[in-house]
This record gives sequence, structure tokens and C-alpha cells, in this order.
Amino acid sequence: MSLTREQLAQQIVDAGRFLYGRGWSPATSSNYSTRLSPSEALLTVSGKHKGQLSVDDVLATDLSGTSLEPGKKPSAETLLHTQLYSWRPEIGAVLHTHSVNATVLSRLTPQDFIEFEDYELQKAFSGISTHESRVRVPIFDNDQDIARLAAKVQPWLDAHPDCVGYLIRGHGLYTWGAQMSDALRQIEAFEFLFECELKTRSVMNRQG
Ligand SMILES: CSCCC(=O)C(=O)COP(=O)(O)O
Ligand SMILES: [Zn+2]
Repeated sequence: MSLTREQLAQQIVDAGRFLYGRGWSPATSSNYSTRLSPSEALLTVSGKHKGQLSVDDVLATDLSGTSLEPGKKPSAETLLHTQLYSWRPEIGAVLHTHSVNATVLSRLTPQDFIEFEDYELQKAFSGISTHESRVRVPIFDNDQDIARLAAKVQPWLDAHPDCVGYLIRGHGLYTWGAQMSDALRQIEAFEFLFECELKTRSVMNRQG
């Protein structure tokens, strides 16, 4: 059963309250979206406090990122959402957050990826059924030119159809799902794993 625009907008508002409450969307950071139709997305407008969104703080765009509601200012990162809807037709929701752990871990990692291995919680990611798997999360350098950044993300997505999310260094996380609840589950899984990874590195550094 497909949801109305009003219901999809409410999902975005509720996601903002939850993610802000967890400390993963501080200040006016982050952006969220749902698929509105096969060729349209519903995204947060730019610059709003994500813990205080109302259903009017969203706008429709086409999948090339063009606003269909000229009176509203689209998220600065609209293209990073719409490229995901174009990439995989089964994606129904995309979440971008700015947690402390995602920011610190991406800055501490010199390689262009991190890998999770042997964590039971990996099974919270779509398509993963055992801890005996390796989840590679690419890290892209931050860029204020979002079209240029999207152009760097696209080849990775095309080469890794099972990708569950990516980091932008010093910036934040993108993840997605078939519906909003799936994207929220993946955000929680990522945050748990980021924290495990940082704690492990901290203990290992203390041990020399
Ligand atoms: C204060 S955070 C800087 C912009 C950003 O990274 C972000 O996620 C929010 O941008 P938007 O235009 O979607 O509000
Ligand atoms: Zn951001």
C-alpha cells in the first residue's frame, strides 16, 4: 500500500525528531528524503533545524534534483539523495546524518574505506545474514561542490550494488532502505558499529 505525500512528510518529520534526539543531526545539519513516485523524491528544505521540522518543511524534486516547488529552497545535498533513487528503484528512503562518531571515525581513517567484520549487528544491514561477512563502507573526501561529489560516489555505487551506506570525511553518513524504517535501522546499526570501532581503536592505542 503506497503512502500519501502527507504520510511520507510525517515520516520525515518523525525521523528528524528521532535523529536529532539521538544527537546524530545537530544544529541544522542532515537531510532526509522518501521516494514520492518512481520519478520524484520528497526532501527536506535547506537550513531547517531537523528536530523541529513540520510537514511543510519538505519539497518534491525530480530525480535529477530539480525542485518541483520553486518557492522552497531544496537541501544543498539534494543530488546525493536523487542519485540513490535513480541508482536503485527499490530504494524508498534516504537519510543523511552528522554524528560525532561518523565525523571522528572518518577523519581518523586515512584509507578511503572502513570495514566491519565479525560483528553480529552487521545483520541489521539489508542483504547481510551472517556476522561472517565483510561490510565495506567507502569514505569520500568532503566537497562543497555536491555535483562533483555525486560524480565521485556514482562509480562506487555502480561497482558495488550491495553498498549499504557511505561516509563523507569530516561530514557525515548516507544510508538508505526500502522504506523509512529500514533506513532508520541502518543508521542505528552504523552508529553502533562506529562506536565499537572507535572504542576498539582507543583501547588498542592505549595498549601501545
Ligand atoms: C550546518 S550543516 C551544513 C550543511 C549540511 O551538511 C547538511 O547536511 C544540511 O544541509 P541542508 O541544505 O540540507 O540543510
Ligand atoms: Zn551534510
